[in-house]
Amino acid sequence: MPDSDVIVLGGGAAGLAAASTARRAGLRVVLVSDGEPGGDCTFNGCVPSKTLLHAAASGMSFGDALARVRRTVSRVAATENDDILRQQGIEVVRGRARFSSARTVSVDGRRMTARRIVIATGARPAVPPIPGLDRVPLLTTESVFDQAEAPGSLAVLGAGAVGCELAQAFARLGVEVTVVETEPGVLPGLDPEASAALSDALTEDGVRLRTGTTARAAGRDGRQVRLDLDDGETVRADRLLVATGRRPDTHDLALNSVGVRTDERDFVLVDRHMATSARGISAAGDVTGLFPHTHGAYAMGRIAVTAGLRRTRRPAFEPSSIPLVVFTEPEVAVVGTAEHDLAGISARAAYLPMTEVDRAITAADPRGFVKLLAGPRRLLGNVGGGRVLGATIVAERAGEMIHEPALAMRTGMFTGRLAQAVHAYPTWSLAIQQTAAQFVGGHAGRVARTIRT
Ligand SMILES: Cc1cc2nc3c(=O)[nH]c(=O)nc-3n(C[C@H](O)[C@H](O)[C@H](O)COP(=O)(O)OP(=O)(O)OC[C@H]3O[C@@H](n4cnc5c(N)ncnc54)[C@H](O)[C@@H]3O)c2cc1C
Ligand SMILES: NC(=O)c1ccc[n+]([C@@H]2O[C@H](COP(=O)([O-])OP(=O)(O)OC[C@H]3O[C@@H](n4cnc5c(N)ncnc54)[C@H](O)[C@@H]3O)[C@@H](O)[C@H]2O)c1
Repeated sequence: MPDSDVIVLGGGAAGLAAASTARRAGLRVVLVSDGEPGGDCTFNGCVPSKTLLHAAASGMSFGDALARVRRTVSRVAATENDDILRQQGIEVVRGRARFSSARTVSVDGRRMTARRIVIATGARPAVPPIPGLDRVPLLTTESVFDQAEAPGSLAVLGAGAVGCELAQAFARLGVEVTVVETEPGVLPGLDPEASAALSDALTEDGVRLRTGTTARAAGRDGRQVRLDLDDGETVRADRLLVATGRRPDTHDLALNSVGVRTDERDFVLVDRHMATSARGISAAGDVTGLFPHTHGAYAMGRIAVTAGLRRTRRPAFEPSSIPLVVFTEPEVAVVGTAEHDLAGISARAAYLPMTEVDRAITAADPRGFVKLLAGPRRLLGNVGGGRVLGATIVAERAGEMIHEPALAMRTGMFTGRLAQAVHAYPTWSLAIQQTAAQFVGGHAGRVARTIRT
C-alpha cells in the first residue's frame, strides 16, 4: 500500500493547484518543495515585478519601491504558507526530490511512495553561452529584486516579457537602461504592431533599445559590466540583468530512470491531459514549456490531477484561448492566433486605434490599438461575422479588455454577438464592441479587411 495517493513535486502555482485539487477530491496528498510555497510567481516573478512596476509608475524612490516589493511579497506569501497547506490536509515536505522508481520519490534520504506523481518543478533563468558572461557579476529574476541601492545604469539582455517590464520599471525609477535583443523587435513572436507600439513607449520612458543585435562577448571595465555587441557597439552599465528565457528545473530528478521523456531543451513532454510518457506520472506548469504563465500553470496543475481520476471526458489543457498580458504601460495583451500565423485560413482583421476610443482620449493616453481576427465557422462560414481567432490589444487597460475576446474564443461566439452586446460608455471595453462591429457592417467608417496570407 503506497504512503499516499498523490505526491506533488514543486510548490509553485502548478504544484499548489495540483495539491489542492487532489485534496478536494479526498485524496491523501504530499507536497514536496525545496522552496517556499508560491514558487517563482510569488517570490521572483509576477508579484515583485508587478509591485515594482506599480511603485515606479506612482513616482516612488528606488528604496521605497523595493521596500514595497518586500512587503507585498510577504503579504502574498502569507496566504499560501506551509501552515495553511497543512490546515487543508496537505502534508508538506521540504527538500529536493528525486525519483527512485516510478512510484517512489526520495527527499534527503526519506523515501515516499504514491499511486500518482505530479512533476511541477518549474523553470530557472537560462544564461546564454556568451564568452566572458560567466566571469561578470550578473542579475537574474532571482536576484534583481534584492538590490539594496539603485544602480546608475542597467543593461538588460533580452526584450521578452521580463526584459520589457523590468526595463520600464527601472527607467521610471531613475536608472539609465539599455536593452539588447537579438530579434528585430521587442516581444518577438507577438504582432509586430504591438512590438512597435511598446518600443515607442519604452523609448518615451528613456530606455535605449538595441534590437537585432546581441552580445558576442562580456567583460568588465573597472566597476562596470561591458557588452560587446555584434554590430560593433559597446554597452557599459553598472549592473547587467540577464532576461533571455528559462530552462526547466529537471536536471536532478532522474527522469530517464523512470521513463519520463523530455524534449531537446529538457522540458517534460506531456499529452493534452498532462500525462507524461510514464504511467502514473503527470507534469504541469513551466516544467512542460507549454504556456509559461501562472494562470497556465494553475490550469495545468488542476488538469494533471483531475484527468488522472477520470476514464471518460477527461479535461484537457487548451492554451489556444488563454490570454497573456505584459504589464508595461501601455499593457500588451494577446489571446489566440497572431495575424502572421494565420497562413492558409481565410480570415479577416478589424483594427481600431485607441486615438478613436473616447475612454483613451479622456484618460489622455490614446496609445495602442485593438486588433481582432475572425475566420469562418464550419458550415456557417462568415455568418454573424465569423468566430474570433485571436486578439492583440495594446492599451492602458489591455489586460482587462483581453478577457472578452478570450471568452468569445472559448465559447465559439460570433463577432456579431460582441458587436450586438451594448457596452457601457465610455469604457475601455467599448473598444471591443466597436472593433467587432467592423465584421458586421462597420464602425465609424472602418470595416474588417481580408487577411492576405
Ligand atoms: C519576473 C517574472 C515575472 C512574471 N510575471 C508573470 C505575470 O505577470 N503573469 C504570469 O502569468 N506569469 C508571470 N511569470 C511567469 C510565472 O512566474 C510562472 O509561469 C509560474 O511561476 C510557473 O509556476 P510553476 O509552478 O510551473 O513553477 P515555479 O513557480 O517555478 O515552482 C516550482 C517549484 O518547484 C521547486 N522545485 C524545483 N525542483 C524541485 C525538486 N527537485 N524537488 C522539490 N522541489 C523542487 C522550486 O523550488 C519551486 O518552488 C513571471 C515570471 C518571471 C520570472
Ligand atoms: N506578464 C507575464 O505574463 C510575464 C512577465 C514576465 C515573464 N513571464 C514569463 O517568464 C518567462 C521568462 O521571461 P523572459 O522574458 O526571460 O523570456 P522570454 O523567452 O519571453 O524572452 C527572452 C528574450 O531574450 C531574447 N534573447 C535570447 N537570447 C538572447 C541573447 N543572447 N541576447 C539578446 N537577447 C536574447 C529572446 O529573443 C527573447 O526575446 C517567460 O516564459 C515569460 O512568459 C511572463
